[in-house]
Amino acid sequence: MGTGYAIELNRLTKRYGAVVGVEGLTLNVRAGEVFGFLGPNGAGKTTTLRCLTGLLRPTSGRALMLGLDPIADHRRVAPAVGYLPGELRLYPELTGAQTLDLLSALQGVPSRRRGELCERLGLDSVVLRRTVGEYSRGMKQKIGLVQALQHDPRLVVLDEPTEGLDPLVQETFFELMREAAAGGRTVLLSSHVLPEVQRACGRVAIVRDGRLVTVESVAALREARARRIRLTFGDGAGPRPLGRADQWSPQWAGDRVELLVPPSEVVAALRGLLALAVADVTVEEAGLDEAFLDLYRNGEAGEEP
Ligand SMILES: Nc1ncnc2c1ncn2[C@@H]1O[C@H](COP(=O)(O)OP(=O)(O)OP(=O)(O)O)[C@@H](O)[C@H]1O
Repeated sequence: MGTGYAIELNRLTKRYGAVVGVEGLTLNVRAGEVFGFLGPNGAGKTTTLRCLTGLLRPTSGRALMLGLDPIADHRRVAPAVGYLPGELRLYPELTGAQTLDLLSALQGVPSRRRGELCERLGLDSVVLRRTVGEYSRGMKQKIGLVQALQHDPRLVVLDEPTEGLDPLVQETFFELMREAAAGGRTVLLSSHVLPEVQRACGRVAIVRDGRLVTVESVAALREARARRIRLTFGDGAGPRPLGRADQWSPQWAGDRVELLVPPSEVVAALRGLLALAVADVTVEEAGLDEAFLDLYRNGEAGEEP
């Protein structure tokens, strides 16, 4: 493999006519990482994963899996990679078992883990004998997960893997991710759902409008979280000027106000605010989701070199 990277995206660009799918995306995922790929709808996640898995040809740049080109080296890639597409299309007339057999043939290696995975995900033999056309959305998604993992691949690429799964099955999914990490497998997990990335991943890339906004460890993102300052004036009067603190978009409700302030600015902000006639103040860490929402909206981190 040479570089030790399980995934290498180098200036990956995919345009659909005038529409940008992804633009100049450069990103490396180390072997053994469980890596999150997070972004709002239309950010370019699925496009990236399709280029990576060889379903789409990039307009320019390149995407390598395990050091291999997914199109040119397809025969070598297939046995080593598992892929769960975002929009799973299955043949409705095949049974669950036949579907897994068909996909296994394309993988070209034995499905050593199929039995165990079906059992853990609640796909029993009765279900597997039914045709996929009769399956619920969650059942189809379970088939998608089993096929992505059945050959115990070194690299697993998952596009919105928990879509349609009930909470109990989601727990099993996270267990499978923990086991994959413990077993040294590499996972790329695309999602627009923050908690799922937060639970499963060590590092996360955030994409927006087809571009990379930032790559961070989940731990660092937690630390960079804004602080929420709440002030009560207690005089019944409404909004009033807060000086420098007005730059942080204060949200007023009567004589109370809430501000989200970057951690490095909190002390200075409080100094200014407490000079006002304040009756009460609280400071707390904003949720991790707010840290992400901030990046979704502003992408300030992306402006850094
Ligand atoms: N086949 C296509 N033809 C034209 N435009 C496309 C096509 N597929 C994707 N796009 C466009 O590329 C951009 C990125 O879409 P993509 O599906 O990769 O985003 P995403 O991050 O996976 O979104 P979501 O979370 O909604 O699935 C969007 O503007 C989308 O409209």
